[in-house]
Amino acid sequence: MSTGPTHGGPGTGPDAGLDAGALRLGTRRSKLAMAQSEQVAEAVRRLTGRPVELVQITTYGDTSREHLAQIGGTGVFVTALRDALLRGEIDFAVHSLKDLPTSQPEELHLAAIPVREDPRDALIARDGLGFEQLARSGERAGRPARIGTGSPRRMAQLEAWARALGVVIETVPIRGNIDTRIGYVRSGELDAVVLAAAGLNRVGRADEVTELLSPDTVLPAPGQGALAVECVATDVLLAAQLVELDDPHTRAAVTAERTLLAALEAGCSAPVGALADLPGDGRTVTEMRLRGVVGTTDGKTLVQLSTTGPAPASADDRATPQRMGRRLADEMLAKGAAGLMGERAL
Ligand SMILES: NCc1[nH]cc(CCC(=O)O)c1CC(=O)O
Repeated sequence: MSTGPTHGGPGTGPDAGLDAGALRLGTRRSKLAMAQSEQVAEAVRRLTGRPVELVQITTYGDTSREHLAQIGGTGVFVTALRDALLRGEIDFAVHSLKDLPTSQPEELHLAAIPVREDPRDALIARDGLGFEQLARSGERAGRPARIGTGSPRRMAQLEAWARALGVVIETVPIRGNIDTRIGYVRSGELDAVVLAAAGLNRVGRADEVTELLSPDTVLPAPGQGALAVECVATDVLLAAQLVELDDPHTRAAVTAERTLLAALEAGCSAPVGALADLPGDGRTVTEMRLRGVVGTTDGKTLVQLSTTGPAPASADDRATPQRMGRRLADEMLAKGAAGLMGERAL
């Protein structure tokens, strides 16, 4: 066995009574975190033939009532899981990739980035409305549609979209889990909320979506829809098993997106959207496209650019997507992106 605190005897760790031979997967307690952890746990059981137990860990991001943008965003959901990994209380952890800070700690290893879910944002609006219908109906009623989102990135792009339509909307900062956010629309408190489609799909609430927002209009957060499976860097045996879950196309795409984000020196609460895609049938991928956006939350100014370049030469080729991310960041900075980065919600 590798170093690493893999199999504590019975009665150790936060959750006594685990199977002694089981791999311990640390997860946040939210419905979404549990759903995606269970999905990865099942894949690891199939791969390794070993039992996998979920170990629930509470993170600051789960308990704080502050707006994410005020907490400072970066890493609030992942720190507790990483601490548990480093203390040897768990063997691996599953994160939403978009919640991971762009700099990777040396002691930890991103062993797998599995096939990405739908990266798009989704609108859940009253009366089954799409964004344009909703925005125009608010305009007619003389009461701007109230759309809930705590994300400066979503605010900037929704406000810019409304401006392009020549209508006024009101974006309202909200927080909370998926059920809470959908509840704002159910109760009539808000006309709509915007959430990641991937999360809704994972918890079985995709039927609530009234419009999937095209990346041509609203670019998702870098890494949105992708998961990251992390273990300690010294656990090379486990890493060698987990890498089987890795999807090279997803890894290349999110590497480009996260390099762009890092090069723009943004935290996860900054209004940066990015999406890379590799057109092709999955075998003959030769080209990669990367789109990026940064804007002010009032939607008055957006810097929105795209670029194309070669697809990575192999699954291990990180340099190609990194170059692409840096190149697009440089072009966005040259167009004034830096001046838009300091802004936070509220
Ligand atoms: N910041 C919260 C968060 N982190 C990951 C997801 C789910 C989508 C994903 O896996 O990217 C969400 C919720 C949301 O943005 O609606």
